[in-house]
Amino acid sequence: MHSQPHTTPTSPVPVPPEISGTAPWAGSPPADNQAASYSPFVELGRSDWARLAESIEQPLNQDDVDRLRGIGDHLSLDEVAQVYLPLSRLLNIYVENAARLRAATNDFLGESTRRTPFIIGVAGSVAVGKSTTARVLQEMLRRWPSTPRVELVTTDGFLYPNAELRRRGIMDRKGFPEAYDRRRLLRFVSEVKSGQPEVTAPVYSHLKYDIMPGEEHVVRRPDVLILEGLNVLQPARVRADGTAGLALSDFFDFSIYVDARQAHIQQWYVERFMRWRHGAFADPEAYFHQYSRLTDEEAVTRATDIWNRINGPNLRENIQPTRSRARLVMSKDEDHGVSRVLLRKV
Ligand SMILES: Nc1ncnc2c1ncn2[C@@H]1O[C@H](COP(=O)(O)OP(=O)(O)O)[C@@H](O)[C@H]1O
Ligand SMILES: CC(C)(COP(=O)(O)O)[C@@H](O)C(=O)NCCC(=O)O
Repeated sequence: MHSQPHTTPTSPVPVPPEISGTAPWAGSPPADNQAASYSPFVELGRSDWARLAESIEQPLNQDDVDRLRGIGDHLSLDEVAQVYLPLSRLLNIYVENAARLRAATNDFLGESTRRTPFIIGVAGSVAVGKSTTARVLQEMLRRWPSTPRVELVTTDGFLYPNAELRRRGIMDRKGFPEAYDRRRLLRFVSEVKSGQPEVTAPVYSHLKYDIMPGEEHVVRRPDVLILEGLNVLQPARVRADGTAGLALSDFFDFSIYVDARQAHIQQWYVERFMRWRHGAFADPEAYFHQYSRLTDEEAVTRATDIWNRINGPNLRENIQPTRSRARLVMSKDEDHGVSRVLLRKV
């Protein structure tokens, strides 16, 4: 299982100079020479990573990829084959080994507990591509014989409803840790992990910009649960008596942080906002319907303002500091292509 120490996000694992030179690791210089020579991550450049795919049969065709695309996505078959296919194989290795370890432990203890869902957390900024990554992985993992049932849940369903956010005076903090019903989220994940037959998650609508009353996502003991959200790698909260509670990642079997330079993510956020203006926002029922009438220039200003006030600060203050807790970090370039992968060795 996930054996990362639950240190505070201000004490990241030491990262050597060879991977601290680019933006993702800037700001966390090694503390001393000994730390400088050690990294818990093995780093693979794109071509080395892609080479791992050579012996694996590609389970998706271009039609499958087209179905997976979000509005205006440029996800290519090459990207799927070279990046996501090896990732799905790696996950498959972890799934099968977790099952073996569980069976051996049961034998040792003389117990006969059944297999429980393998949980994968997918973290990263708003607009970095978490849901695209999670959807591709869901489709790919479904095609491995050991994991036909893969559920995908996003943590936005655990945001407090707008009425509650207003009551707390945090309507402009959507996505910040305090905007989530953390206890409910922890309960959800622990119930799934413990193999409960039916666990429900609330549902968030981007169109309504709110939780949908009466709607729920029912999870019935899947082989794999992918939990995607900004804050899935947040450390446990420290209680008043100094002890730490549980973190979501205590229930994860694997975690992925989708990473990119802030300037690129901001650009993707603004571009997605511009597309939504003619898509989701054009619906008269949409919370942001008034945005569909903005000129291009006004829309860029509006999206940039939301980024600068909410999503940018949340990335810097809460999300990015959790990156070093991930089992695997995918670094994306300006065109969304993954240029390197960091995999935790320990
Ligand atoms: N691999 C990819 N290739 C091309 N475009 C992508 C890729 N991943 C994400 N995008 C685009 O980037 C934007 C943000 O992606 P999305 O998955 O919605 O992010 P998040 O779930 O992190 O908010 C979307 O417009 C999406 O179409
Ligand atoms: C709903 C979100 C908080 C994302 O939540 P997540 O699924 O990662 O838990 C985010 O997309 C959002 O709406 N942020 C608020 C600022 C904005 O409108 O972009």
